[in-house]
Amino acid sequence: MIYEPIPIAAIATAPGRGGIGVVRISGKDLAPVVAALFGNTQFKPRHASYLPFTQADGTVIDQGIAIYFKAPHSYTGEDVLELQGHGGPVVMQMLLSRCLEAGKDAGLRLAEPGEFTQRAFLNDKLDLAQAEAVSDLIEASTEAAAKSASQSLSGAFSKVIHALVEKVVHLRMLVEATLDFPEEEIDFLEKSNARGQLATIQTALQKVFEQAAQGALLRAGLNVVLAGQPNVGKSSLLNVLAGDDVAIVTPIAGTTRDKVTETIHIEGIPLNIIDTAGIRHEHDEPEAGQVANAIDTVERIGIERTWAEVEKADVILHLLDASRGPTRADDAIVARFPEGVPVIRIWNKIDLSGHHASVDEMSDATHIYLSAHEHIGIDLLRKELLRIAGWEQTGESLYLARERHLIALKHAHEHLQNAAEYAAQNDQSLDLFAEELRLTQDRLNSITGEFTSDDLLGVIFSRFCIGK
Ligand SMILES: Nc1nc2c(c(=O)[nH]1)N(C=O)[C@@H](CNc1ccc(C(=O)N[C@@H](CCC(=O)O)C(=O)O)cc1)CN2
Ligand SMILES: Nc1nc2c(ncn2[C@@H]2O[C@H](COP(=O)(O)OP(=O)(O)OP(=O)(O)O)[C@@H](O)[C@H]2O)c(=O)[nH]1
Ligand SMILES: [K+]
Repeated sequence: MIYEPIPIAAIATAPGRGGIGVVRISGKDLAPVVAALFGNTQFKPRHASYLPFTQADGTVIDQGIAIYFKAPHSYTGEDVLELQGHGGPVVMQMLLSRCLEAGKDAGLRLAEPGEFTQRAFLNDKLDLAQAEAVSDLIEASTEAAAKSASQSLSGAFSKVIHALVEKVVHLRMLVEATLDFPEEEIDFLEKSNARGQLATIQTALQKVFEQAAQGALLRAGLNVVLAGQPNVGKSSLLNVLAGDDVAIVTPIAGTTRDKVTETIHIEGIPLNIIDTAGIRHEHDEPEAGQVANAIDTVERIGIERTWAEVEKADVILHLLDASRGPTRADDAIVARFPEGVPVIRIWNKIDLSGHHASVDEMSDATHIYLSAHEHIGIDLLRKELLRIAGWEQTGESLYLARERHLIALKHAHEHLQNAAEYAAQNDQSLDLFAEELRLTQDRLNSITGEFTSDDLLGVIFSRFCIGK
């Protein structure tokens, strides 16, 4: 990645009003910018100086605090100047504009999203997994997610990755040395216990993967889609899960026309619960006590959207009315569910049907009997959702991993698997064994960002918020 040493500036605090707001500037050498802003004021590095921030003509914008960090002892590893003022959007904007004007000759420009952290990465202040953790910490929506992002930021995740890489490197050295002495190849695997070393690495990798996969759940959560015929109680179930009246509930079939999404948390795992329009066809029999009304355009579009949501679901909650029992229309609905997506079949309205709240593992799906309206059996559903998500409370520290990390770990696992196969062959394909180890190392290194492509770096940092 090309590192342009052009100075950058941005408002580092959240948009809107706050007690304090911060404008941050970073550059290889900020002396000219500081001089333009504050004349010949001398700043002692990392000390708070209380002073007026002024326009070019001397009018005061704000009275604030300036902190100057001298390269390389700063967040970015460059010179950093922080102007901490009163956190009003207008003051902050004026302060930022003033900085950009003062730094014009030095080439000062507005920072791109993630650019401060990108510089921290390029200056080796943070590795890639840590840089990603900065963004994940800011985005964390639960305490559990924040805790594991903070773990990764402190370098705990990178450390276990480095430890794995070291083990791989050690084994590689043994193998490569042997490759130079072909006559010794034959008993290399025996003498060095290469298979044992490989098995140790595989076990360690597996453990990291499990911790990372659990952490990934905290970050991404699951899309849970409520689907079923009209009036079975989908909106009622969303409301009870959300603990709030987010969707409209009426006895009129076809009330929900568009999707309603609400993010809830169960044990720190974010679940996006999506209520959808009830699915029906023109020729479905009308419900008891209701006339068969035609499907209007709005409802038809709503039902199309339901299917679009079902396609994107991580888990489908198929709702049925326990007091009515299964219907042929439900068979048609089930037939259209995408393959491989877990379905929980929920029999709602047990207060009417007389069933007890229960969970039933059946061959087709897990069936849960509950009542959304009476709040009976809801905890059974929460537990089942956690089980499907794969959430296990081990009490171990987790790393707030991203999909990218999981994929790299999976690939590393596959290369180790291949290496093990070569090791098991009697013809001792040592060079192939060595190559698989090299590939394993590359995959692991991509997590912390050694030899990562510019394209990937660009994508990762562009998803940060502004000023970070
Ligand atoms: N005001 C302020 N608060 C902030 C930040 C900031 O940039 N400014 N941060 C930013 O997002 C986070 C803190 N991160 C930081 C990381 C490193 C250094 C730093 O000066 N590092 C030096 C010195 C280390 C030391 O003294 O031990 C270095 O790495 O050499 C500063 C902030 C959160 N709070
Ligand atoms: N007795 C009883 N009634 C319920 C229960 N859950 C929902 N209802 C009632 O069933 C009716 C329909 O509920 P909704 O939650 O709007 O159903 P829906 O599946 O979202 O309906 P559509 O918008 O038509 O798709 C309302 O009158 C609810 O009060 C339940 O557990 N027991
Ligand atoms: K509804």
